[in-house]
Amino acid sequence: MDSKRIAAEHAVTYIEDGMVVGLGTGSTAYWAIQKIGERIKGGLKVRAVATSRQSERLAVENGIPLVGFDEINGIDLTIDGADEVDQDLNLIKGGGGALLREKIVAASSRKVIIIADESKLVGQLGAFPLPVEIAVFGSPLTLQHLGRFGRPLKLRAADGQPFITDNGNYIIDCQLNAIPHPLKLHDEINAIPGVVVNGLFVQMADLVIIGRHDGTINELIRTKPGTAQS
Ligand SMILES: O=C(CO)[C@H](O)[C@H](O)COP(=O)(O)O
Repeated sequence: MDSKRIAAEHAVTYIEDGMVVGLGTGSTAYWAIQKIGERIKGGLKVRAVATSRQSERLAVENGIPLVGFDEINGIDLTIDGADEVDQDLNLIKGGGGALLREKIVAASSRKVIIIADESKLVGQLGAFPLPVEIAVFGSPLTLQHLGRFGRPLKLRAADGQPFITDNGNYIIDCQLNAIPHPLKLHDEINAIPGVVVNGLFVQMADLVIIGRHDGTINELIRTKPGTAQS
């Protein structure tokens, strides 16, 4: 079985009746959404908040009832993917362009489970270009500010046009190569006027489930700030 799918299906075993579940975005979260749909057909009762229009559509296709933030008092468990995961369970996210909603949902969740295949585990974050969501207004200036942190910077495009997020913004992919201090960088980038959100998720994951090609999984648990154990 696909290693992303193995991680995703294992994560879904953490879902219990009555929970409000955050649905991630991407090819790994896809498998979690399929599995949740399967469990709902088997009688599981949950409600969900989606992190993108894409996941919203998938939820509807799979019979998963969706709710808005005005109808709930927080999210019990979110299952989402990542582009990179370091030893401290800090993440780069946003490869699929859903980072703003993903961060809002993760921050509202009592437990965040990240699902990934083994290729996403890294010693240090930064090989994957860091997605930064910026307002369209003033974007050339915001880009100049971002250039301080590393280059090249790329305005994300789709079908020859700038990619527009579900929130009407641009994404800049910043090739930083090495991010030795994720929290410091996170705060510095967020301080630039025009930046809406950046793809560093620092100390937000409680559990990372890694699916491996040999069919096994590893669980990495964040025990206290800055440490993970398996
Ligand atoms: O952050 C994300 C979307 O914004 C995804 O979770 C991340 O890009 C991983 O995607 P995939 O599971 O397809 O590898």
